[in-house]
Amino acid sequence: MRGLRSHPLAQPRLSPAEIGRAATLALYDELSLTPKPGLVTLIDSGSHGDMDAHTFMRSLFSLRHYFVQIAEAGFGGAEFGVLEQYGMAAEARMLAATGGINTHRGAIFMLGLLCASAGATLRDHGGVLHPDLLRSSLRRYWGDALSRRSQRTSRLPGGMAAARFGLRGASEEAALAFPVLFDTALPALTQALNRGLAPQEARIDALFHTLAVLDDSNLAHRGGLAGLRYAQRSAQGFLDRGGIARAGGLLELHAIADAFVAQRLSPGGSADTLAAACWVTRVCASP
Ligand SMILES: CC(C)(COP(=O)(O)OP(=O)(O)OC[C@H]1O[C@@H](n2cnc3c(N)ncnc32)[C@H](O[C@H]2O[C@H](COP(=O)(O)OP(=O)(O)OP(=O)(O)O)[C@@H](O)[C@H]2O)[C@@H]1O)[C@@H](O)C(=O)NCCC(=O)NCCS
Ligand SMILES: Nc1ncnc2[nH]cnc12
Repeated sequence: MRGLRSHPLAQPRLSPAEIGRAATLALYDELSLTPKPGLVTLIDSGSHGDMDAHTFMRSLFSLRHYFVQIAEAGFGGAEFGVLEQYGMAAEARMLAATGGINTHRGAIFMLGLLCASAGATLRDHGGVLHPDLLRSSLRRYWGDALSRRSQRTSRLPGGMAAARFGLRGASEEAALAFPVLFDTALPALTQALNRGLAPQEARIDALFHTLAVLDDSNLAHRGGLAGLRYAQRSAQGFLDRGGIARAGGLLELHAIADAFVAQRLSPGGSADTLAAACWVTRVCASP
């Protein structure tokens, strides 16, 4: 991809196509991170019996045109209904590519909306993107529709778990213009990079900062409220002891990953939020 870098500054003057392609790369940033607690990596399936890295690569391949398409739709001022149709068609393609396995439903929704707001921001402000502009475009153009959408009853596993336990699920997080992404995951990632951590280490710490605070409905679906709180406490403890970049950090990360697998816990919402933070660092001039 011409001129795009993961850190610290992406080039100015992006196109919707580059915004969309950065989303596919950001999903690979997340997938290729190893080890991760309960999540699929390039070398293991974490807490998942039905998917591995090949499943994710097939899914990524099926989604690459979608992210460009939705960035262009945002650039063209599309109504929310159009974005939703594109999202549902992408979800159908993902399920066809994976044999019915849900690899990226959350990412289709979250990164899709972010690509659309980046497209709208490009149109309104020219070629240089900033996180604050992405959030305000999301609110201005699709905030009302997202709020109405978040009132609907979900029949999906995570959505039902969120309703049962009174959690803020994926839809509500979007209606609030992604507070965990912009107020926690992204600052954690950029601060870690600015401290000189290697990209993989910075992403691990950003994943743990996210895990510590997100109402991840996948964790609640699989482990109940106790599973979610256990995961959040583990993440906060890891960070309190210094995160990944210290003696014994990697060893503790492996132990946490094993404990998640033993309990079948998988923080899919946190993984998507990390991918979204990686995408912001790829497309924004000064995140
Ligand atoms: C609005 C939708 C996102 C539906 O959301 P809803 O809350 O109703 O349903 P969920 O099942 O929870 O799906 C949401 C997915 O979002 C991720 N997620 C979870 N918590 C959060 C959170 N707090 N904030 C943000 N994102 C969150 C998560 O996705 C990831 O995990 C999935 C893998 O999990 P896994 O446990 O393996 O798989 P399951 O099949 O769910 O369960 P098992 O039986 O295997 O245990 C993977 O998808 C990751 O990406 C949640 O799964 C949305 O679906 C929707 O309406 N889509 C259509 C429209 C659209 O996409 N539009 C885009 C433009 S508007
Ligand atoms: N690496 C991963 N493993 C499992 N679920 C995920 N959802 C998003 N990324 C994931």
